[in-house]
Amino acid sequence: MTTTTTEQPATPAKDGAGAEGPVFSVRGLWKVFGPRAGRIPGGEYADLPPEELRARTGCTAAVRDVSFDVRRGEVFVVMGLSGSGKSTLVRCLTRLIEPTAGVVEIDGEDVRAMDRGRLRELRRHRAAMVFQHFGLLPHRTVLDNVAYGLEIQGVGKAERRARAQEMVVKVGLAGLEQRRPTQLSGGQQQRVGLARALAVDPEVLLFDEPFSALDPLIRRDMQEEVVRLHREEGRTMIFITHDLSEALKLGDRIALMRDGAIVQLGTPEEIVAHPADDYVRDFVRDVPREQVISVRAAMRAGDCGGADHPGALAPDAIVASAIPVVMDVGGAACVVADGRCLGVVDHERLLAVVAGIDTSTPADSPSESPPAGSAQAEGKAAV
Ligand SMILES: Nc1ncnc2c1ncn2[C@@H]1O[C@H](COP(=O)(O)OP(=O)(O)OP(=O)(O)O)[C@@H](O)[C@H]1O
Repeated sequence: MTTTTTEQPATPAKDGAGAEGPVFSVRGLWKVFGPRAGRIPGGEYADLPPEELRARTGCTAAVRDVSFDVRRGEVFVVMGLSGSGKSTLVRCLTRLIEPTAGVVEIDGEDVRAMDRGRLRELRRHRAAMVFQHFGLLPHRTVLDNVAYGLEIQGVGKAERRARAQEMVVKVGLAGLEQRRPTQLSGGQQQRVGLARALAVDPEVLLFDEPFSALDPLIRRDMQEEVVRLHREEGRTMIFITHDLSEALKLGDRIALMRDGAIVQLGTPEEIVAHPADDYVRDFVRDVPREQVISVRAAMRAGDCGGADHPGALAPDAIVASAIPVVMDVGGAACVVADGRCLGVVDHERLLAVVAGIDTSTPADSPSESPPAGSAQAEGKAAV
């Protein structure tokens, strides 16, 4: 293991003046595995379906002409079935896998142009990865495992122990500092990995299916932990999962992948309420819509005509929470923001959401969605 002195990243501070614009910006990204991969992007084979591409060239386009931005402070979920390209895409962001073509920028800096030193700094300071198997060091205590990332950064012993201790408390492991990884449950081990990634205070946390090996209850605990940490810190997170309910629960926005391409990118509500094609529609078919779709999307034009605002629903409340309110009011309930009536919802509108009947009006357009990382966006899907 090499020990380096603490590098001073020339990165805009998380909350600093330079912190405008997206964190990651990706344009026309390709990763092709196979012989002479470079001929595929933009070439005569670029549009072939995966099977045919493999048969004719021996190549697999794991990531296929993908473009997106990751906004500052959002939880950006990359979702798709096994083999759709999620891991390859996220590894291309820090060049753990070398892209074949396209542009990847972090804070406006060209990642593909980075030399080895700069790349190392990117992975250590700016975009820390939390893996499914955390690779905890078995002979070290919890505290020393958490401090490990700081140690390879060259942070002094007293400081790294203090910071590690802080992170141990943050992820709910206080009292277990001196245990070894084998003396911890799976969920606790995940927390150690999370604390280790947090300890280096990265600008972005990248999670590669971190919870897929956990049993459902512990998994739910960990998901709630991530939501809590995100709410407290507002740190940008990129989260890979093949689990739709996890994506809906955690994501401010979700990129849904199929065969290396992004078939839809949107908020959970946009994806569930307005699937881009039959593939996405099929994917979200079993989602309880009332747990994802907001009152804002369900309401119709109207005014309660007074200052009482019966029901007084917030526009970002989910439909499930509006049902008892409408029952209680015994008629249309008012949707209110800043003391102003935005519209009304009634039994019919709520039932239409549950039944999957599209009643959208221009007022429900996706541009109305709350900004990522806002308090509203924290009203994430409850599935
Ligand atoms: N080193 C490699 N060489 C050849 N093909 C690869 C390589 N790595 C990945 N692939 C292929 O690229 C495609 C995307 O793989 P990737 O691991 O990114 O998918 P994934 O969505 O993360 O899948 P999973 O959920 O199973 O981890 C798959 O068809 C896979 O077989």
